[in-house]
Amino acid sequence: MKIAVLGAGSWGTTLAVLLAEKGYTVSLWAHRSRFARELSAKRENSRYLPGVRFPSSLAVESEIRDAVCSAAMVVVAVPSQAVRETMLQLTGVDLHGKVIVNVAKGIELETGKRLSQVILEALPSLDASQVAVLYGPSHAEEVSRHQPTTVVAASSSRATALHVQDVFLTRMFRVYANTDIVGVEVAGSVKNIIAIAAGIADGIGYGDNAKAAIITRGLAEISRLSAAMGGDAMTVSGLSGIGDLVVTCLSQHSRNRYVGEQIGKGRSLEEVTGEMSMIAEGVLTTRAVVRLSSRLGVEMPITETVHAMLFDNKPVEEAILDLMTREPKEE
Ligand SMILES: NC(=O)c1ccc[n+]([C@@H]2O[C@H](COP(=O)([O-])OP(=O)(O)OC[C@H]3O[C@@H](n4cnc5c(N)ncnc54)[C@H](O)[C@@H]3O)[C@@H](O)[C@H]2O)c1
Ligand SMILES: O=P(O)(O)OC[C@H](O)CO
Repeated sequence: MKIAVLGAGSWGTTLAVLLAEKGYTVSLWAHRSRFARELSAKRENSRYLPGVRFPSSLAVESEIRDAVCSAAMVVVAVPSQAVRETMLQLTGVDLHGKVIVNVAKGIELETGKRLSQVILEALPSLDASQVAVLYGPSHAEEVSRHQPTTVVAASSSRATALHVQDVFLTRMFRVYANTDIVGVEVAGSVKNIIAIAAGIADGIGYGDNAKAAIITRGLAEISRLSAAMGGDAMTVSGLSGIGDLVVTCLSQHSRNRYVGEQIGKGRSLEEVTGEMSMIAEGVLTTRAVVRLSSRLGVEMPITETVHAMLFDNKPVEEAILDLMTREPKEE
């Protein structure tokens, strides 16, 4: 079977290597042709995933349609806000029988839509049963070094979720199947906002009590939004919910936690993101989710506080005091 992986950042490259090592023929598409040539020549992604060699069954492509046309599965690993424009480049390609697996985590800023909705909208010839997501606590730095990792393959079609599970499963990459694609996408996207909050707490120098509070009350926000969007209440206690929330709030690898940490130390958002080469999805997801939650009437105080600190220049300590001194509530 041939698999196309769209997006040659750290996650796309990691999954392309995993699938090639498993024996599939993989085409890894990089959207800049100069970068594609560099990857091809070096047989390594020294910019996003240094030290991981490409197996011989992995080819690098600079033409997206060439990568996709003969593939049975297409893995979407571009930044979330680029998913629509990437999918639109496939207009006219015969997608019959192909399965699209999105691994980008986020909510589209302009529309407030989940990424599987964006994919179906951009490519109307697809049926919902052809679309899946692969989410969960999975930093590229660890997966690429064959460290034990668990994720969830979700699709509204059980058969598709099981197929994706089968394709990605390895001895060190354990994949669970789930049919609640809504809950998985909401949890896996909103956790990045909560991770920014956790990083802010680290940057200020707060301790474990604050971190536990952010994770627990953050999960409550994820649960409320997910329920309002039609997700299953059980999903938040799974890998895409508490699992990914914990890893992102605690990990030294997390780009979202890092952004928060730098904000907590008093730096500006522009300064921090301007010097990063990798994407921190939580920044734009914060904007998208504040709009979405206000439209749906869902209370998300941590998310709103992160928004105020990132985009309204609210001083960090004042924002946290306001969060802590809201009217008392029942749990
Ligand atoms: N890195 C991880 O450990 C990890 C794990 C799980 C999920 N993810 C998710 O995967 C997605 C990709 O993350 P990543 O870590 O690979 O990012 P990255 O920052 O390492 O790389 C992003 C890649 O996207 C490319 N890109 C930028 N703009 C583009 C555009 N308009 N069209 C096409 N490609 C474009 C960049 O050139 C780069 O190759 C994100 O949504 C992230 O949340 C990442
Ligand atoms: O490095 P982050 O914060 O983008 O997190 C990456 C993955 O989503 C972790 O599962």
